[in-house]
Amino acid sequence: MKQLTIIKIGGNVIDNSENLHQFLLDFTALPGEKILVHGGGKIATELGESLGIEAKMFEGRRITDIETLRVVTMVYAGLINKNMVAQLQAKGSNAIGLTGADGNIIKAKKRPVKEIDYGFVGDLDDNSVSAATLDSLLKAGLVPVLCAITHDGDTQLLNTNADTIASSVAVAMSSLYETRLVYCFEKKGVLKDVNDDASVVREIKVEEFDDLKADGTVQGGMIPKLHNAFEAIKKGVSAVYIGKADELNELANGTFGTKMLG
Ligand SMILES: Nc1ncnc2c1ncn2[C@@H]1O[C@H](COP(=O)(O)OP(=O)(O)O)[C@@H](O)[C@H]1O
Ligand SMILES: CC(=O)N[C@@H](CCC(=O)OP(=O)(O)O)C(=O)O
Repeated sequence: MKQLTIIKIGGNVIDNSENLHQFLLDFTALPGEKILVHGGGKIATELGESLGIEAKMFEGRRITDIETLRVVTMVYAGLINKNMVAQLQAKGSNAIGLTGADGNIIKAKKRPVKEIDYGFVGDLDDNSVSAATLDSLLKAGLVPVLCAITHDGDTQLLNTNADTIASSVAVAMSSLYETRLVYCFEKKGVLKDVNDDASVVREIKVEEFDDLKADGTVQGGMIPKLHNAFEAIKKGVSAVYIGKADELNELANGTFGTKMLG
C-alpha cells in the first residue's frame, strides 16, 4: 500500500509567520502523498472580538451562532486557507484549498441540541469523508488543504473542529493508503509538565489516557486532541504523532514528539 501523511496544524502556529514558514517548508519536503488540515481558532476569536462578537467555547468546541459562522467561514475558508495555499504554491507544493462542501468532501450533521446548543457545529461519522474524491485529487498530483468548514448537503455550512476533521480524514483514507496522522502545534509533544518543553512523553498507550486526564497531566484542548488521536488508531490509522510544527523534519528519524500506541 502507498503511504499517505495527514498533517493537522493548529491556530497558534498559523498565527506565527516564522513558525508557519518553517512548517510549510518541512511539509513540502515530506516525501509521499500528503493532505494538510488546518485550524485557526485563535485568529477567528481575535477577528470576532474586533467585530464585537465574543467567542464562546464549551469543552474545546466553539458555540457557533450565525454571526460566528460568518466569521469562521471568512477566516478558515478564506483568509487562512487561501494564504496557506499561496505559500505552499511558492514553496513548490501544488496545493488546492477546500472546505468540506467543495466536491462534497466532508458532509457533517448539525450537532443536536442537548444541554448545550452549539449552533452551527457539524459532527462527523464514519461515512462523512469522501475518500474517493480526495484520492482523485492526490492522483492528479494535488495537495488538498482542508479547513474546518463542512456542510450538511442541504445548503448549510457548519463549523467542525479541525482535529476531528484530521482524524476522520485519516480513518477514511486508511482504506486506500497506509495512513499516518500528525498533529502539529506549538509544543514539543504531550508534556508531563505543560510549561516544560523538555518533559515530552515519548509514547502514550490508549490505556494510559484516563490516568493522564485524572491526574491533570493533560488538560483543555489536549483532551479532545488525544481522544481524536486514539480514535484514529482504533479505526485503522497506522501511526499517530503529536509534536511541534517546526520540528516536522524529525518525523523521518523517529524523534518527533509523542507517538500514540493502540
Ligand atoms: N500535557 C500537555 N502537553 C501539551 N499541551 C497541553 C497539555 N495539557 C494541555 N495542553 C494544552 O493543549 C493545547 C493544545 O490544544 P489546542 O489549543 O486545542 O491545540 P491546537 O492549537 O492544535 O488546536 C496546548 O496549547 C496546551 O496549552
Ligand atoms: C466547532 C469548533 O470548535 N471548531 C473550531 C474549528 C477551528 C479549529 O479547530 O482551530 P484550531 O485547530 O486552531 O483550534 C473552532 O472554531 O475553533
